[in-house]
Amino acid sequence: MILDTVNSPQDLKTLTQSELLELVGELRSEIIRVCAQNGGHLASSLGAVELIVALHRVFDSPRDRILFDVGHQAYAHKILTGRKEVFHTIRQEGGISGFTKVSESEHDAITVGHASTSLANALGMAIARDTLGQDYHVVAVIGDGAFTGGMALAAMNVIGGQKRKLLTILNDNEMSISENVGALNRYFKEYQTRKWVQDTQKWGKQVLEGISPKLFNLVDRAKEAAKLMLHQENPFYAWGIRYVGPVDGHDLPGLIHILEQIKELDGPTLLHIVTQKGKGYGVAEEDPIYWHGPPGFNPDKPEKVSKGYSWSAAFGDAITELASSDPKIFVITPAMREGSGLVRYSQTHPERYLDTGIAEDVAATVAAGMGLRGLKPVLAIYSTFMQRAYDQIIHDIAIEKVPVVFAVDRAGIVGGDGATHNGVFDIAYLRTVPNLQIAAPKDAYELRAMLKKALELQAPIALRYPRDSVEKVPEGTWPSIEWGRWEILKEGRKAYILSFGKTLKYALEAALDNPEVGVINARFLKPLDQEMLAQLAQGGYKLVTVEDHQRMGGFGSAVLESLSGLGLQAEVRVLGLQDVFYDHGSIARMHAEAGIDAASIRAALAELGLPAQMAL
Ligand SMILES: CC(=O)c1sc(CCOP(=O)(O)OP(=O)(O)O)c(C)[n+]1Cc1cnc(C)nc1N
Ligand SMILES: [Mg+2]
Repeated sequence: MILDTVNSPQDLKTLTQSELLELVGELRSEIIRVCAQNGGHLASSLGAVELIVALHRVFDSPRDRILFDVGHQAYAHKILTGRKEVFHTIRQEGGISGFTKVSESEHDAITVGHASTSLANALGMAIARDTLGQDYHVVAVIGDGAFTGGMALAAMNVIGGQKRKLLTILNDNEMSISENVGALNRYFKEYQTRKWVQDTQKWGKQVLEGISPKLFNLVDRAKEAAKLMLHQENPFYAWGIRYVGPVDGHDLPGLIHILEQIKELDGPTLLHIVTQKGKGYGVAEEDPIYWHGPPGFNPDKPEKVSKGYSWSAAFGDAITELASSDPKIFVITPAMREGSGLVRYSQTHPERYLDTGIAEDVAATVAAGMGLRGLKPVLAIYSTFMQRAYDQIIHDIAIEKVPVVFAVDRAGIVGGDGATHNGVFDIAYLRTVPNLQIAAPKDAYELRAMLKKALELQAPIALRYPRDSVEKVPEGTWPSIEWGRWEILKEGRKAYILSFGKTLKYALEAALDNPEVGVINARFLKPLDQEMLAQLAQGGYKLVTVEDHQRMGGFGSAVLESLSGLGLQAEVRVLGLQDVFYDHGSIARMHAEAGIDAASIRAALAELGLPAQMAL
């Protein structure tokens, strides 16, 4: 195998063209093999193989810095940069990350997982290089989905203004996780599919190739000048960025050739490559949505597996039903239709559905505009990605109490995607915002009750639920709920465990068969159920709070602040995630390590003088 001879990118420099093409096939096989056992970002990584081989052939990592936006398409990069022996551990407990990660390799220029950051980061590196009088290339690879993010578009403006030498490679496969959206996406689709553009490109390349790179440069410059004079509609001209492309992102010799041609050009250049998501693996080419991030599969007989009935599906079913009887409901997703359980909703209510692309900030403020003008916007958004909309939540929604309902998915530790994707800060960053209410349903019944009530209350309200399976609720089931009231699930003689969200299962397990200890579903964090809290404190009960969120600033902090505000004392243990980042791995193990699982709750109770009762 050629791959056996490749232990670093340097080893690519001596391979022949046919060896490089063979290597591409071997990389694809390895990516499929490992994703079959581990799951992972299969389609994205398959689509970027030729690009990554060409980049490591033409540039000199780690001296040259190659940045991957989101970092989920970089499996071939990991294999080629000294991690082929450990690639089979990707996304696993103790294994390598599923994204690029600075601490993992000198070849990983940035630690990522959230989209649209690579261009700003690359510009920062180019400025550092120039300021320090150093000399190396900075190359940012960004997908068309990530390119819809405001950070990317704003960075292009600054890159063009700075005019520093920096190569951006737009990997355009017309897909985000779902089909890509927006005007740029439409422009590229039209531009690429204009037959005459493709034919001219092909003819021009053949003619020039036969002559000399010098002429290529000359013609390239002439083309630039012509486009500038013609005020070419191409948006990159407005940004002051040289645009090259579109070129075939699977034509390895062509990619190597064009990269060699443009690598020394001064100023900022954007190379637009067209690729196919899932390239080289039939099922992934046919359905890049499912195969964007599949769980494990049989590589020889790949079949889709149902991931079970999730909280996301429960939300999607509930909002679809509600929208059928309320024409003011409008659902927005920032590029997470599948992940947020909205496929069915988008099909049944396409006229009241918006995918903003990877633009959480835009999504939040679009929701504000909708709410200000009489709609009932529901923003379906992952906890971790909602971090991108913090100012918009305050500035455009909370101050004026604009009625936006946030369906906050993936709250808590998420597992394989690791630290960049854990939804463990939202309570802390939301609960300090005045006018914003926060609740966490214990099951799909409560989710329905809360969602319906939140839409009736017409206020900014965040409903937080985890990445987990949940019992399906029959259609037409709409339980009622006493807003702001906690629920005693088990009486206790001396102590109560107060759980917010997913940790309720641990609380019930910890209190099992122990008449001293009760369990409360503390499902409302803002407003907190002060009345019940006061009764508990005045009753002298010892309290353990538990949540799948950073301990600092979470639900437990809110309880302590409330007791202080009420002027009441109580012996309290606050259990939550420690002040660290939790990497990819087993959720259960991380919960245990963080001290929020049943055993940890029992240990806290023992500390409070309530040892676990031996089962009678
Ligand atoms: C991994 C992850 O969380 C991905 S990958 C992806 C699609 C990226 O499309 P792109 O065209 O850039 O790449 P492609 O897959 O090769 O087509 C999204 C939306 N997400 C979720 C997401 C949402 N929002 C933000 C801020 N970051 C991320 N990563
Ligand atoms: Mg894409």
